[in-house]
Amino acid sequence: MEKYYVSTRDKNRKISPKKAILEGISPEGGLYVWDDLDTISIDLEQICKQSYQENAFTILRPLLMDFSDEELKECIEKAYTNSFSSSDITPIRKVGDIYVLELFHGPTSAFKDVALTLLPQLMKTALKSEDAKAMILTATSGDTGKAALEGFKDVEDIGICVFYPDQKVSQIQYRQMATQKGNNVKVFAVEGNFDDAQSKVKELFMDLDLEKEASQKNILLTSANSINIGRLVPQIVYYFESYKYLVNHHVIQLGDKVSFSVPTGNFGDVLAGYYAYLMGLPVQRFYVASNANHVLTDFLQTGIYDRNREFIQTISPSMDILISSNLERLLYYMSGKDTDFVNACMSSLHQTGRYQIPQELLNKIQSLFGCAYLDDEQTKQGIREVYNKEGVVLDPHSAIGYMTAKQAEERPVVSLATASPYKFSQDVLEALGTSCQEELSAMHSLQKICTDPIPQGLAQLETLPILHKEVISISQMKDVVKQAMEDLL
Ligand SMILES: N[C@@H](CCOP(=O)(O)O)C(=O)O
Repeated sequence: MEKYYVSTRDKNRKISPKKAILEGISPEGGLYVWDDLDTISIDLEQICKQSYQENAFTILRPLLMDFSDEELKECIEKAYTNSFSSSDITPIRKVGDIYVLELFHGPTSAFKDVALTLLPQLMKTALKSEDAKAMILTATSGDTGKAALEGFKDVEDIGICVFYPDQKVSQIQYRQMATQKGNNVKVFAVEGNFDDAQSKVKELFMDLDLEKEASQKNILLTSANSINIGRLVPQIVYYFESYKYLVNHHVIQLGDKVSFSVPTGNFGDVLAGYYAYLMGLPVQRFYVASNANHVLTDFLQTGIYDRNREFIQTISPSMDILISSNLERLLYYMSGKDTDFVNACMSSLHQTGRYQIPQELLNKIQSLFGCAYLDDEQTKQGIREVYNKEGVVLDPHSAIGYMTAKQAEERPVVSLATASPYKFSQDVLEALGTSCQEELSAMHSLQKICTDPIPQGLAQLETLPILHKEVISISQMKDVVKQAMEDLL
């Protein structure tokens, strides 16, 4: 079995997992993938008997081949001890006939915590073999930024710069990032949208001048976004965990198939599910749930990916994305690991903003992936409906996932709840018929109807000073990264 990851755009680019984690993306712009994923067969019976931490080890063991058993166990132990408010890490709640997988019980109340509590540990371990420092560049549409800041704050020999779209994240998401403490962090609002920030970050990873300056300082530039395999693979675990729940609660029998509904913008979360499927998880279908920026829905229905459209700011800002990075990895696997094909699609996307895949490939993708999208009005209606019928308050992203799950023909369906409703208090309250002008007081009003208390990390926002106020243009991003290398490392 091959021990190396390769690039989706260059098979000759072979790299160990540790190096892939430290590089983030491949120098020619491809994403790292592992060709032998479908030769792994995770023992489901064993999964159903083990704890979350044990399952994380079982699942990540074959994917992170150059980590020793001891290293991997230690990383997992450090990531998941006392950092989640639920001992299950990712508990399930039955809401109507849908199984809602709650991924927001970590330090920053979003699903990103599941991977961003572990990635810093993996990166620290990988750095030991390099004798270098790392600078992490992260683009965020709201959730990744805070989770990455929290995960990497004050980690020795690692600095982090986060770029979020100015005025295009929720008030709570903004406060979470703008109040971030830590002697190795920088946070910037950028003039533009998430796609602008993500594209620029990718460009910076390929910038030879920046690379030269970094390497003179013995610094590696890397990513905390799901383009980094170290960010992506920890998310595979919760798909197996939800299967464990369904078996252990006698909803299904071992071997039965399950469907998943996944709200997603960058395609990372649903791709982690597809990885679980390749590794032996019995899956009927994945439903890709989108908001008004339904570039993925259109792609899955027509085979045409076209980002040439209006960018819509929605009440589910974490999914306000038109360039879905991880789709590249799906195309790689589904096309039979055809790097020429991936290259052609990606260069067409770069040059014209669109590409089209052959009908045969579309049929193959459609046999596993369904899709739906909800605009803001439908999202609010969904939040209202779930609350009125089931007494459960969902955040806008999770409501999109839930309503998509309801439309699915199959049962059981696990719907991924990606963030706490408190992160979007104003919009959730408005959906429920109450308005509140101020986000922090909105959190308190929401508490009166939510069964869960306000998470500690959000409750403390009221008392924390704003530490990061800089608003920069996209073209200034390179300069601030250079400065951050000086200041932080
Ligand atoms: N939804 C994300 C956007 C970045 O996605 P990632 O999974 O690649 O980090 C966010 O909230 O920042």
